[in-house]
Amino acid sequence: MRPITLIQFLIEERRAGHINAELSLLIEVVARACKRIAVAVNKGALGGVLGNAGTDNVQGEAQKKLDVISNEILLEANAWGGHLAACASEEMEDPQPIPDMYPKGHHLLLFDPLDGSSNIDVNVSVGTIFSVLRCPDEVAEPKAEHFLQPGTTQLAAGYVVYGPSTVLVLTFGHGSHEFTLDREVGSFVLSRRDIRIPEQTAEFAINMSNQRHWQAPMQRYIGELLAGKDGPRGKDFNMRWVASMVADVHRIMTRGGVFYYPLDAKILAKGGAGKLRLMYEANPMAFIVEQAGGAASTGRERIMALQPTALHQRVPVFLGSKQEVELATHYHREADGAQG
Ligand SMILES: O=P(O)(O)OC[C@H]1O[C@](O)(COP(=O)(O)O)[C@@H](O)[C@@H]1O
Ligand SMILES: [Mg+2]
Ligand SMILES: [Mg+2]
Repeated sequence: MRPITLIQFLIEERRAGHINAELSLLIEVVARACKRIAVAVNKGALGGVLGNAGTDNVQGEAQKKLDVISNEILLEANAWGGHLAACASEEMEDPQPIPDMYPKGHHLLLFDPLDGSSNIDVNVSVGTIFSVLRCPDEVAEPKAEHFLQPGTTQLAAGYVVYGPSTVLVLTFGHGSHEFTLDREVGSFVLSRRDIRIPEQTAEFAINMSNQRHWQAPMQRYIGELLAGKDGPRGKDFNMRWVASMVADVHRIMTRGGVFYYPLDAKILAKGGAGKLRLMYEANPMAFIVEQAGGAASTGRERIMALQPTALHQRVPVFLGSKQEVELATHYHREADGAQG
């Protein structure tokens, strides 16, 4: 069978009525930008792209050179196509409008230009995460408030992993599909259509160094997994933590599993509500995972049902194999009920 390129796939999706021409162009532009990011990431020490940029982003985190480079590549690529009304990024406090000299489109694009930045300098997989919303028709100059739409309204979401191979996973709400970059041809090629995450798993991902800070239901849930065959679950669980959400989610999209970044006492003490960002990490990943038959929750509510209140809002994230997410969520709700 002849390989199906991303462009051919987008034509199919247009014919099926899942997307319009403008959204198709948007995805092509983002995919092209991610190919450029892949090239920059691959240069490593030889390209002078490793290390800190010497600046902080809006969230007070030290920016890596590649955070800044990836952000610029995405902004530049998306400025002129006529498919966007504005962009928002982890690396910028406010949304960036499309410059007046360029035609404007009807979409809002949010991205985490480089996810897993702490892994760049040690040559471990990093990635890009993105989410696409519709710009309200009456809005000529989109501001942060116009991006504050629940995840259920996303028109598209995707991530790219810059790993041993460069892989794009994409959804328009009709399944989640994987494309692998063929470097010789320069195209993303469909490698898995309609990915399914098994409902059960014996593998979980969590940063165990935060264990002492977790709330009681998380202690109970992970305690039961760690007890393995001898505990109430009656089976052994394996643990993995890459510390790049894209890589951890991609493992789940490939062989199942579950990912947790819960709320904990350390986060609460700093006045926070979670570690991961709702608009450009949690929502797009939740859309992709749900479209693959998985579940995504904050531990209390479905992530995509949340009404966002701020562009850089943080939330707890539980996502992956449905039965595990549901059990962990059940423990949290039960504990909340017992308290209330
Ligand atoms: O270092 P920790 O606390 O384990 O957190 C790791 C998490 O933080 C993140 O790196 C946040 O993403 P950024 O690198 O885009 O800030 C996730 O990718 C990852 O899951
Ligand atoms: Mg990130
Ligand atoms: Mg990032």
